[in-house]
Amino acid sequence: MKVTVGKSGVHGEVFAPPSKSYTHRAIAIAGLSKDSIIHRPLLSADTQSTIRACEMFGAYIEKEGEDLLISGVEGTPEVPEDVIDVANSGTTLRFMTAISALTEGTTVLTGDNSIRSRPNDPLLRVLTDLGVDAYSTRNNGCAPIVVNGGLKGAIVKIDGSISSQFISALLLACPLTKNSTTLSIKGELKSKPYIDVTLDVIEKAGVEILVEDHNNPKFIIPGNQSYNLEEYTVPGDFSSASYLLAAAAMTNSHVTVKNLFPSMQGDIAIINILKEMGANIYWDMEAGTATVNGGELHGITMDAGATPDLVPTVAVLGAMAKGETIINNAEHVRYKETDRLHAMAVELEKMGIFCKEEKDSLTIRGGEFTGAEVHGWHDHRIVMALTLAGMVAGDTIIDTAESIFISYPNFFDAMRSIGADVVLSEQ
Ligand SMILES: O=C(O)C1=C[C@@H](OP(=O)(O)O)[C@@H](O)[C@H](O)C1
Ligand SMILES: C=C(OP(=O)(O)O)C(=O)O
Repeated sequence: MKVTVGKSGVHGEVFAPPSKSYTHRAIAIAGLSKDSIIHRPLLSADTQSTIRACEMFGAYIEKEGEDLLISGVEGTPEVPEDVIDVANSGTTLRFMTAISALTEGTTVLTGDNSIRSRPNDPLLRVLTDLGVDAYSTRNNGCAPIVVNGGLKGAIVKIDGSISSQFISALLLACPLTKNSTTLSIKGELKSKPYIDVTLDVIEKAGVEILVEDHNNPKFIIPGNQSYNLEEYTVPGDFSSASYLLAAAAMTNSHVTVKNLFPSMQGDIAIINILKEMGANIYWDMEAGTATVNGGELHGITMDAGATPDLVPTVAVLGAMAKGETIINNAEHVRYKETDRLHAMAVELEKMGIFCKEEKDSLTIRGGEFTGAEVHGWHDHRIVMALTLAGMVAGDTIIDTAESIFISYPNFFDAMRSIGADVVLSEQ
């Protein structure tokens, strides 16, 4: 599918979709609980992967209106009768790799070609230290992955520099083992706010994990616990909202985004990033509304260590801003659906924007740029970010536009509802 984007601004109000990260956690934990109801979950391709995986472990999941009713496996997942295919969802792959270690048999997990190129070695190594036979079929740390159950507690260390999802996955599974686990981190912990999201939902499900030294965290995870999520409402997604807010900042127009209440999401940082770049933005935390009224943008330096998913949004903001925008501490952004540092550099240069790509950074020089035919790399965040650039330059065609179904299925409808000139075609 392609989207043609014309020069346009935004005006009016729009709701942020539910958080993908919170939805994954709520479904996975409900799947390990007894009976739960989840209000306002995000139903997207990625979260459908988590639903399917939980059903394969024996949970019963039914949609009722806007809610999900989940009868979980009460801590003992069944051995799946088939391979678990997570499609494009890295979160699902990591979480379900750890949860499969709780079964009495063997689970095979795979995904699409993007998933089968993403790293999992640190998780597989630590699962082995925790008594599980877990390996990559091609011995390269990538899916397909085979997990022979038998998770035991132990004192283990894990590399935190590639993905926080490995740690979140262990935090989800280890409370259900017989004995306790102590998990500490080797190297810098990237994407740390996502671990806070995990701990937030785990706590709401009645499971206790002690965190020593939040700056260099050690997780003390008592065994023999059980999840009881009961009822949970998913908050709005700040990563998805970043496109709505940036659209108004980049086109000097106006938007109010609703359903944006405080939570543990690291991508709440988009509020301060836009403010620092010169956007006129106000976040009413009580009302859960964030309003942008244009602004004169200038370049900033952004440390992407905690907020990798904002990188495509900040890259296109930088294309608009006066001066240079430097995105650093960003090597882990290369291990997403695509290598997003490289993808954004290649596509923005097609629009006439100077970009300098280095190992763990991307520098964007703001200035005039033109519409172009660009590639979306089958990556939802690349497609959504390039849509904003197209709204500034006009005459832009982006391919693989269907990838927005990964995290924001009605993105183009939402953008059109506030005035964006976006037209989809099946070409
Ligand atoms: O735990 C999560 O929900 C996520 C963690 C992040 O990945 P890494 O921890 O691999 O950076 C982020 O990029 C992803 O979109 C969602
Ligand atoms: C990388 C992402 O998600 P996942 O790791 O779950 O594929 C994302 O949503 O940008």
